[in-house]
Amino acid sequence: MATGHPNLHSFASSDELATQLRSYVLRSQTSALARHGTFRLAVSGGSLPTVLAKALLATSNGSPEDTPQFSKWHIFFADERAVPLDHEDSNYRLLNDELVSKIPAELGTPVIHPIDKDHIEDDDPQELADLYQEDLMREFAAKDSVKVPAFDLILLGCGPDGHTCSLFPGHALLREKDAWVAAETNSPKPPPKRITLTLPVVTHAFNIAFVATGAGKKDILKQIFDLEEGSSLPSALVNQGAGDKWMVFHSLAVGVFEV
Ligand SMILES: O=C1O[C@H](COP(=O)(O)O)[C@@H](O)[C@H](O)[C@H]1O
Repeated sequence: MATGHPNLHSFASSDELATQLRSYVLRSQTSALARHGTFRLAVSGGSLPTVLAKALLATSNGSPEDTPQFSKWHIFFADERAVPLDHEDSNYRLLNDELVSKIPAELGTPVIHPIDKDHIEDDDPQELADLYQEDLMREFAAKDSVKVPAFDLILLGCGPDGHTCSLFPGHALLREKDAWVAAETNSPKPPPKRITLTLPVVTHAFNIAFVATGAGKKDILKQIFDLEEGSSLPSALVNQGAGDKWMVFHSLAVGVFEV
């Protein structure tokens, strides 16, 4: 492990990770609300929603800085699988089950931006990607007339092969320069059909964090920090493109969390 790297925060347990992740997300929220009155973030699936829920559903100290103001949040998906929203592979369902459905009413309700449920069955997920890009354009370009959307925060996972979002090692999508959202039709990890934010969008966010829980992520994180060995890995490409604004939260242990 590349210890001592300023962007790497390593914790002995997922409880400690969740505490620090909460501070980081809420600092992002405070800056975003000061910038434009809303907090626009993109979240991943996989192991992320569980640890994010642990972080955000913890008891607040009562100050505005330590309170998620969910009614001002717009939550997008860093990637999504081309399956119905209630399917067990759906990142939307995962986030809903782990976090959104458990948010206490007094904290407000976030606006969630799922993929278009009427186009789930399309053979080619490109239609889904196009529709999701249009959703992003309504939220970002219409208000800020931007060429690339700037999420306030993107929370990423990192697979054991170094993939992040649905950007897989060696796939042509890694070279995408124009689209904000792209379709993956042949994911090596099931299900094969997905949509994903592209690298230019991921690296353009104000804040970017990888959240990796469990000792099983240690080897791939080592590769990602070792530029020579890992430079073509999608997660390493995010780090190279994002300068100093990315960080990694890694816990060696996966804790048990009960609400
Ligand atoms: O397939 C996916 O995998 C990655 C990594 O998942 P993890 O379980 O290793 O954390 C995830 O970030 C992505 O959103 C998901 O679609």
